Amino acid sequence: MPTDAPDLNSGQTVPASPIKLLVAASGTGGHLYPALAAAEALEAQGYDITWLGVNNRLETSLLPSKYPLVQVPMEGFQTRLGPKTGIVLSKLVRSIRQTRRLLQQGQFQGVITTGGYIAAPAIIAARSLGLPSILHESNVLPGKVTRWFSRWCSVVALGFEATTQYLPKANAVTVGTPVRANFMSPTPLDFDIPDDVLLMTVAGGSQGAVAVNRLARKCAPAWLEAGVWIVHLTGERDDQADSFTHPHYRAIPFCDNMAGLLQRTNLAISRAGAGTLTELATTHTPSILIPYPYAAEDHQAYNAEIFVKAGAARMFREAELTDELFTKTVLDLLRSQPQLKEMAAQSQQLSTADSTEKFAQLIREVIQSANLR
Ligand SMILES: CC(=O)N[C@H]1[C@@H](OP(=O)(O)OP(=O)(O)OC[C@H]2O[C@@H](n3ccc(=O)[nH]c3=O)[C@H](O)[C@@H]2O)O[C@H](CO)[C@@H](O)[C@@H]1O
Repeated sequence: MPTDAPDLNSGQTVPASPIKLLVAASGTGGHLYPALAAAEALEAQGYDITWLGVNNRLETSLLPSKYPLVQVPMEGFQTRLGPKTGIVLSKLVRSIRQTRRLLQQGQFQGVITTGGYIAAPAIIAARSLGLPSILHESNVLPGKVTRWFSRWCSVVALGFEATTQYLPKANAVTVGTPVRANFMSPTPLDFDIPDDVLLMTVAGGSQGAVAVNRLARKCAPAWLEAGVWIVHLTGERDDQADSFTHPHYRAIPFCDNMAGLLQRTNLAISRAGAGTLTELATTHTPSILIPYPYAAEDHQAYNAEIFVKAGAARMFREAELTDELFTKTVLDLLRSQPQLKEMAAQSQQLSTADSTEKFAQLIREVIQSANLR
């Protein structure tokens, strides 16, 4: 927290200028929402936040205008050398230079990032200037950038304790993954759905999941026939999103009120991104998880396994999931209230209370101790 300082001319106490932090988060809801939750908590405590992102990515539409957005030309890393390697490296070098200049000229006091490729220039630039950097990793299996650069960070905050085994050399602390503030209190649902019906939500992460959408639409008639209502978050890229209609079925490309929706949901069908899983735990929602088969290093399956082991979720690999099996699994679960209740209780066990405040507190401590040096 910025402390008040005596004004040397008047002798009166005046507020010190706010501490400036650069938040580097880009591309997907899974990276942006935890960073936003933390940024809002820090802003409420007097910190001044600037965002580091990339042109044409989700941050350009999702970020509140109160945070200035500085864009660098980063692109995803390839594991193997290929025709694009030179371009990617030159973009990395340009991004590091631009971030360094920004940090210096703006007199920033630290960098916060939720991983992904935008984390690389942010961490490298901060390190080259001797500034603290705080990295949050929400996945069980950390991404490449986290594995490569976490040693250079002042501290690595983890969503799941299990991640420590993959980062033996990092200064890691488990804080849970920050969730948006409206998840913390009952949030009304903005659809007209009767209180006494079972509600299922189908979600494919921040971009939707076309394969899950197709499967869900095939099975939906049987589920609806059984009296279930369905909210289907299709994402923006599904060209058949309007191909199925029913009075108790809502298809929407993107939901702005996930807190209200998941709090009301009796069973979620979902990909296994860390953001959604954290929210399912926060809202104590049982789930059937279908990890994205092409996610880097199959990391969604590692996320899902934690929920399956705890008894909070069932997992199916996309390739093995037929519409008959899916229809039946969902109906069996919805008909077994004790089983749903038990899964909800186990889901709750996986949530970390006050994760946003824990992460914000860690950031404050790191920034304060760097300022004392
Ligand atoms: C395809 C892929 O590699 N996805 C990764 C991406 O997250 P991705 O964004 O795909 O998925 P996540 O489940 O982590 O996050 C989705 C976020 O978007 C929000 N949402 C979603 C739909 C909607 O209609 N409205 C809405 O607000 C969800 O509430 C959640 O907060 O980064 C995550 C964190 O590193 C990873 O775990 C995911 O594996």
